[in-house]
Amino acid sequence: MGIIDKIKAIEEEMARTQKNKATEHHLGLLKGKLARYRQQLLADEAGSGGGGGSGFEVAKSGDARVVLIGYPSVGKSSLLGKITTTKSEIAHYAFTTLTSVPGVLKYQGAEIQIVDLPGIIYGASQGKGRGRQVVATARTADLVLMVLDATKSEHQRASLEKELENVGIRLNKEKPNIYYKKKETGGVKVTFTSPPKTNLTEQAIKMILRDYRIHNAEVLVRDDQCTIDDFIDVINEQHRNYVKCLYVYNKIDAVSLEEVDKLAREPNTVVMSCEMDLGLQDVVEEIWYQLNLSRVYTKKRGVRPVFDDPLVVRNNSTIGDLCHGIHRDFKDKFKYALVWGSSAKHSPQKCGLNHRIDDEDVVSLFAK
Ligand SMILES: Nc1nc2c(ncn2[C@@H]2O[C@H](COP(=O)(O)OP(=O)(O)OP(=O)(O)O)[C@@H](O)[C@H]2O)c(=O)[nH]1
Repeated sequence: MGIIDKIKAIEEEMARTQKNKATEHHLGLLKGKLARYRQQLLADEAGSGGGGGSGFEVAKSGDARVVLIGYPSVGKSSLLGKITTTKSEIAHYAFTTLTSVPGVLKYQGAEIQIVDLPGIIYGASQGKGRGRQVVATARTADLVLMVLDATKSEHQRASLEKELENVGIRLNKEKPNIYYKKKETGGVKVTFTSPPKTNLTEQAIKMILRDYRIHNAEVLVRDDQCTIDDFIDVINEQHRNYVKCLYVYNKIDAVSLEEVDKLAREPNTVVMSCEMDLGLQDVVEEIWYQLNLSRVYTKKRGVRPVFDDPLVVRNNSTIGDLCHGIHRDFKDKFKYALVWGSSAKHSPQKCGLNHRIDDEDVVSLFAK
């Protein structure tokens, strides 16, 4: 039986099985198997561009990557046209095999790369065609922008979410708070910091590990809300990505005010109309907010800081990250930094590599 058939068989069995106390462990086991087969299906994705690595630590010029996901004709091209410069000047992305047209959104001195993944995400989890590349690309995103058509049913959103869920992309979710380590010997040791309030029992954990042929491991569940699904995610950690998602409803000009109001109240959601030029600024601001980037202005000795060309780094970055962003080897030459701004105790503060910088700090770096 091919993997696709195996997946189908498990999905069918899951659909047939009634959900109750007596079956929850069996369902958990099936979910574990399903996760494994889905992974196999996507196994050669690593070599197909995008890579799925950490993507962006401190990217070259502070770029972040946003991927647009949506069904055809929801208005992705229109949105790209409105908020980006049409073509990327930077060609350091590896999606040449995709027909996506990356654009650059210039905002607050940052260059944010926006990649349109044409409506081919659909079917990716079934291993269809270029879907895998799309998935690999989506994995490297700092933010997923799900573009939805306000005039269409909620089905679009649910189906895209499910598609991403199936390939291991978790939207707006924290990593489960479970410590897990494979061991050489000693059997499986499971500890809960407080009794689980969900279906995640010691028995379930052991059963799933056995199915994965893992016979020695230490598991510490630190959150009583963790479920079997969370545990499966933890043991498949290399294939999971926790990505923020912003839901953007386009074409609000074509629905009633009540409907717009209802959509706009959903979490992580912005409403807009490309055609009427409504809400586009909100989309840009929300992208910026969700990316949670910091701007750092560099300053040479005796000269005013350069305020029009900040280095953009992830929020909570250190001077070390900043150095790495400037050049791979810069850290080795680093002597000290002078920092002005809200992260500094006094202005300027002399700091080392581990100092955490705030948004809009001014930094002078001194080399040996
Ligand atoms: N009523 C309305 N129509 C819109 C709006 N934005 C886009 N459209 C229309 O929706 C259609 C699709 O827009 P595109 O921007 O091409 O959509 P897309 O998602 O890029 O489509 P694909 O290229 O097929 O993936 C076009 O006919 C647009 O005129 C809007 O805000 N309101």
